[in-house]
Amino acid sequence: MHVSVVGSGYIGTTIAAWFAELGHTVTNVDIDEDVVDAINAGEAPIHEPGLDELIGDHGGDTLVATTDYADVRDTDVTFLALPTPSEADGGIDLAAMKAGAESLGEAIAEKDDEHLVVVKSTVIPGTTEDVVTPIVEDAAGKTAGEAFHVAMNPEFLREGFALGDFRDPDKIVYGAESDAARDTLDRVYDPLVEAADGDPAIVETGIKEAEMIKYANNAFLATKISLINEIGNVCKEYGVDAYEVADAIALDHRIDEHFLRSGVGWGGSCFPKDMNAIRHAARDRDYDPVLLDAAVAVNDRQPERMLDLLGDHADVEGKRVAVLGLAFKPGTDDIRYTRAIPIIEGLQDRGADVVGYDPVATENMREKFPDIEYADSAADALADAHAAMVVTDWDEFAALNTEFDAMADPVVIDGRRVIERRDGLTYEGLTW
Ligand SMILES: NC(=O)c1ccc[n+]([C@@H]2O[C@H](COP(=O)([O-])OP(=O)(O)OC[C@H]3O[C@@H](n4cnc5c(N)ncnc54)[C@H](O)[C@@H]3O)[C@@H](O)[C@H]2O)c1
Ligand SMILES: O=c1ccn([C@@H]2O[C@H](COP(=O)(O)OP(=O)(O)O[C@H]3O[C@H](CO)[C@@H](O)[C@H](O)[C@H]3O)[C@@H](O)[C@H]2O)c(=O)[nH]1
Repeated sequence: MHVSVVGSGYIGTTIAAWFAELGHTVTNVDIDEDVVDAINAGEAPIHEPGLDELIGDHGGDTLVATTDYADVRDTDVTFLALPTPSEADGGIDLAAMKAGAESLGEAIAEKDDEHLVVVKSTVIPGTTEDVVTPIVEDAAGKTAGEAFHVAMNPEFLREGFALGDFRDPDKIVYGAESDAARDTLDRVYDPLVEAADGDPAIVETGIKEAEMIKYANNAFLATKISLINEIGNVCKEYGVDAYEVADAIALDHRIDEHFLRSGVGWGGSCFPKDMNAIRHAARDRDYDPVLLDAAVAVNDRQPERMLDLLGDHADVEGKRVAVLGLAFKPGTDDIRYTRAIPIIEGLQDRGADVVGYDPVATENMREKFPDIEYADSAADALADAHAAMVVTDWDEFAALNTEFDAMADPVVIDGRRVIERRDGLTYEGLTW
């Protein structure tokens, strides 16, 4: 099958590479020429474990990137994997979706065969049918349900585990109103269902339901983390180890072990923006989402609690403080809404000289904070530091040992439970 993917970011590149690996011919459209050149040269434009190999195998061959939307005409189906970032009021900014829908419509205006337009991006219920479809119709001069079909197919992969998550999903959601759309999605996903280790459920549902399933999924997970963070904060006040508590409650199959790691909270390109969007959408219909608001409030407070713990042990004004971990989670160079941002800002407010270290996210963070120091290794960041704030649970931090001996004051505030308590270290865990 010939598949096109519009947008070559974290999602678009991953799914384009996987579709090629599954045997489809893939056209990947992006407006960024550097991204297009990288893919055609066989290089991944983002850091994602295993993606370099996959793009290396298919980039410039059965996976071809282009800035020219006209190339989608040769394809049977187009996945729109465009950004839907937060606006200032929390609603989603649909500028890229609208621009992409228009360019796609103009391209398929000159196509004779039927086409399937699939919204892959995370969008508020109603967006696919009320915003994207009319734009494609106008630009194509064609009617949805006749010359082209529409579907919504949300994506649930996690950054850092993107390739494994995409190949072996718990579920694949087809939001569609026509058999033609569902049949085309089947032809796209059949090779994946065959290759998957597990037995992914195919959820056939309406378009609005598919849009909402994505938000419900993320809202549930983000709220689950905020709940364990709230419990963890109470645990800390009573000298109780929140991780022992979490391990025990996880044995109840109704709770389960996943997303129960308390600490400095959730960041990333999805949970913060999706929580903002769904709360904004609720308010738009005069519903007050009190629990979702509370989950965000707990999350916003965790970095401040970490800075307060630091304040219990050190006055950092004019002192060097190491921030270990800049990415929002291990395995990615993505710094969108990383907890490292409020931690660095809080340290700067307290007059500290911040030195940041991350195995892969330094260059992205340098654009956000050009004036702080960046170290080439955790050891270099720790040398002569008066305190260290552990923000990301990279494995390499767990292996740190004698490196702490070079600190001016061995104060470690751990936001992710990666460092072992040990003699000689003034160690504080955020919730343990
Ligand atoms: N990042 C994730 O792990 C993840 C997971 C599930 C769902 N999603 C959703 O997928 C969508 C995309 O997210 P992302 O993280 O991949 O975004 P991203 O910002 O990483 O990438 C978006 C890409 O689109 C390109 N682009 C922008 N406007 C364009 C246009 N008009 N035409 C062609 N290309 C254009 C940009 O150059 C960029 O390469 C969002 O709705 C997001 O919520 C993301
Ligand atoms: O027990 C946990 C698990 C995660 N986190 C934090 O939560 C954030 C998000 O982590 P994760 O969900 O692993 O990464 P994402 O790549 O943001 O993936 C989420 O967001 C994606 C985009 O919508 C969805 O596709 C995924 O299903 C959903 O897990 C990170 O800051 C983690 O550090 C915790 O604090 N404790």
